[in-house]
Amino acid sequence: MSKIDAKILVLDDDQGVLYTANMILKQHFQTVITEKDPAKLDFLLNQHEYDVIVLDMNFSYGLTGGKEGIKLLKRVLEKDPKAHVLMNTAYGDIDIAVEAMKEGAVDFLVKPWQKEKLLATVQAIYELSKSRKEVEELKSSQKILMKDQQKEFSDIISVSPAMKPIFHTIEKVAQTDANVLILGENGTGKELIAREIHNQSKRANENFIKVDLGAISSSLFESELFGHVKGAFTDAREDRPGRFELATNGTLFLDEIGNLSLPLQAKLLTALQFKQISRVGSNKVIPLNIRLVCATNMPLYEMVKHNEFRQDLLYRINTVEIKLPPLRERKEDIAPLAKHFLTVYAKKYQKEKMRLNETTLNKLLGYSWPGNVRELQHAIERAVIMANSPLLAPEDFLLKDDSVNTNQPESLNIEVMEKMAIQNAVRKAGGNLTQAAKELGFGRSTLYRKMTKYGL
Ligand SMILES: Nc1ncnc2c1ncn2[C@@H]1O[C@H](COP(=O)(O)OP(=O)(O)OP(=O)(O)O)[C@@H](O)[C@H]1O
Repeated sequence: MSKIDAKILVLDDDQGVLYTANMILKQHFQTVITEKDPAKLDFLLNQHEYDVIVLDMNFSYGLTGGKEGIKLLKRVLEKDPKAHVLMNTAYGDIDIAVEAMKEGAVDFLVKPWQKEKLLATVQAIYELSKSRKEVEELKSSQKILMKDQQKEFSDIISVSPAMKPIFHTIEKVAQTDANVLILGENGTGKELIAREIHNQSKRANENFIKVDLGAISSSLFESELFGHVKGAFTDAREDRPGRFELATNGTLFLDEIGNLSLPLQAKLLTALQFKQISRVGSNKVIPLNIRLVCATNMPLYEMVKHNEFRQDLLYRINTVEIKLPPLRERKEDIAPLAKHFLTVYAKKYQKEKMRLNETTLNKLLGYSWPGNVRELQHAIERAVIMANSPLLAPEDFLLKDDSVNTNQPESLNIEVMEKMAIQNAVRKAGGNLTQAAKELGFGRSTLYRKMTKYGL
């Protein structure tokens, strides 16, 4: 029978115990190290990583109560928090064994044990340690895979002077734990910037958790964000951590924060103020260690004036503010972005090297890109798929009516006309949305909703 490739350490002051344990375990495991002197623990831990450590509770002669074993257990876990320790006690003192388990021991055995019992317990702990290691490996490879998957679009392309101050801010703020608020129209790259802040921070190896607040219903808000315990409500069939907990030590990205209703804003504020949460159905307090990044395309300051967004919440999330300019205000970025997406999609769709001719580029430069970088990205992807030649022509780009620059709508489509009316009214009101809404005969929230719908 081949032996299991594992290292077992047995630490006990009883020579007889060491002898028996060695005899039994050696038949099944490749390396068994036995030691009588607890003072050698540090030396032994520095020498190898063990799959299982069998540790005596009481070393000094005549001393019972297990305090010494607990001290050694703590030392082991200090050096290797993932160590799998089996406590060994001759006195059957359940209380101290329970204390050892609370401290992090995996199991305990009462001496004198039967050979089979020792072997079965060590084997079970070895299996546990092996599967935990596999899970850890899977987790880290999944992280790498996810990073790789995101890499396709993780490069921030920009040459525009309008973006320079933003990159300076990212560099500075990434080193801190300050809350960041990113403002900008749809598709300007708010999420990309949030990820960049995370990637440049000391939290980069931890989770980046995104929550789309616009997509969470109010009934699910607390359970999604704070988690729940089994039985907290009908569908809560098991304990589940919320997004706040998943983001522990990492970054929590709250997208579309401007869409949060006032009652939910209050709940979010409480969690941020006290830096702690409780899962729904539990009183246990969970402290928060997260970096918060929020984003929205809504005019939060205007909304505060009209009591649609809480001022105290705004002040809590906007320690540092980043305002992303729309693509039409950084036209220098259009060509490099277009070329970047062209390379990405030509590779994805296995087309040969694709290019844009000058006329095509001029068409792209002349368009106002109301959907910003996302619209440009989709336009290029569509063109790559549809094009018959590697040299993309203007006809390969079917851009939406560019109504910003025209006063008369050519289209009689009601949505095109409405979008244009909104753009004109906002321009006429100098960006004052209350005035624009009045002019249009809408309520303010209707105006916000429609602006979001049209990507304005
Ligand atoms: N500077 C950039 N360089 C490369 N890709 C970019 C850049 N800016 C945005 N993108 C790409 O454009 C798309 C939209 O970006 P992102 O999702 O970050 O925008 P957003 O502002 O968060 O949008 P929304 O407001 O709709 O949530 C993404 O695929 C992103 O990778």
